[in-house]
Amino acid sequence: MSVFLDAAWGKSTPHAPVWLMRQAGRYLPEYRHLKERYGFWEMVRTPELAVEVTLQPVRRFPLDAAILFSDIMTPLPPMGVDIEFAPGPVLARPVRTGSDVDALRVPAAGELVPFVAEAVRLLRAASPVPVIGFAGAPLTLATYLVQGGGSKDHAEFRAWLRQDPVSADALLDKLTEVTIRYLRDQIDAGAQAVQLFDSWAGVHDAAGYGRFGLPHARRVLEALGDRVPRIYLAVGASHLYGPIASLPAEVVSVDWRRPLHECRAELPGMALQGNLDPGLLLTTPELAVAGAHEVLRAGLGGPHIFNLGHGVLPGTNPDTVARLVDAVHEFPRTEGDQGS
Ligand SMILES: Cc1c2[nH]c(c1CCC(=O)O)Cc1[nH]c(c(CCC(=O)O)c1C)Cc1[nH]c(c(CCC(=O)O)c1C)Cc1[nH]c(c(C)c1CCC(=O)O)C2
Repeated sequence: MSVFLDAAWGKSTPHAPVWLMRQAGRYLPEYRHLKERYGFWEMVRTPELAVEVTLQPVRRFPLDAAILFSDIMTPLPPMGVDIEFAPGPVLARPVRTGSDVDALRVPAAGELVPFVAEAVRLLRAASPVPVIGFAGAPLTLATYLVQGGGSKDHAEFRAWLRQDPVSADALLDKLTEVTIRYLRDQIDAGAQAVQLFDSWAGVHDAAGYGRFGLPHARRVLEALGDRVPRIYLAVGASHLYGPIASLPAEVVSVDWRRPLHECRAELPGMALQGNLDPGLLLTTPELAVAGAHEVLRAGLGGPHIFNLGHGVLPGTNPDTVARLVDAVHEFPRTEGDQGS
């Protein structure tokens, strides 16, 4: 068995398993080297390249899980949306009107992104550790589709939801269906856990999240069943832990803004993933390790998967990541500490 899967299923483990969001990417010289030859979409759409990039951090560090190299935007071009990366996603034509929503296609499961299923199959054969599949949650995907790209707090998107709730519901319904198909494809191909990234859930108040986010995240997670552990991530969303605690997910991934023992009290019965501030990885290995020890101590008292509170930043030194991963593995979790 694997410490990662054990912790994700809520079992106690001798040490916290560790993987890092954005563990593959620009902070690794071997990624930048490949990126000189291939575009981002090209790497995502070529299974052999996606597998290679996925395994780069796994070869370098003794990580406990591999997350498929892809993007939350991957299932959107087959819906008819034109997306480029600069380096964040930019849409040539944002979705704004009812007829923009009507024009979006909902491709059948096998036709959606066959290259992703193929990458997962190859990865399962090649990876020494469990493979995590992932998708964007409908509300977060809609944020990019309507806003057209990144933004500080997506005020235009929040306005659009309130001004045109009929189109919003239609858009979220289509995205929910596509997300279910996309994740099922990955599980069928061998993904051993899935993470639903609701990265922008936190910009909404409880009413907005309850109306436009929660029901769709619930439908996606419910449709998957408990074949593999389901991880739900929301950033800047501790005001939403009440509703999030009601989701059918085995694990919640929390950001760095609050200590894990406080989060645990508000997310009863769920394993926690997180939550070192990714900014600490830009300091010294000593400060990063001290921060990790604090996180690990706060994580005792229940199942814990060590991760960052959000993705690895491009300026991170890989040597600091190496020290961090070792420090997590060396930190013992004794039986009585784990609450289960
Ligand atoms: C919001 C979001 C996106 N993509 C993703 C999210 C959810 C996670 C989060 O909240 O950050 C998810 C994602 N994107 C990527 C992965 C790969 C797996 C991994 O975590 O290692 C994963 C899980 C690769 C990527 N996705 C992207 C890159 C950088 C592309 C490059 O310049 O090489 C990578 C490695 C591009 C991308 N894609 C997206 C953004 C905002 C950006 C640019 C900003 C950045 O680089 O951090 C959308």
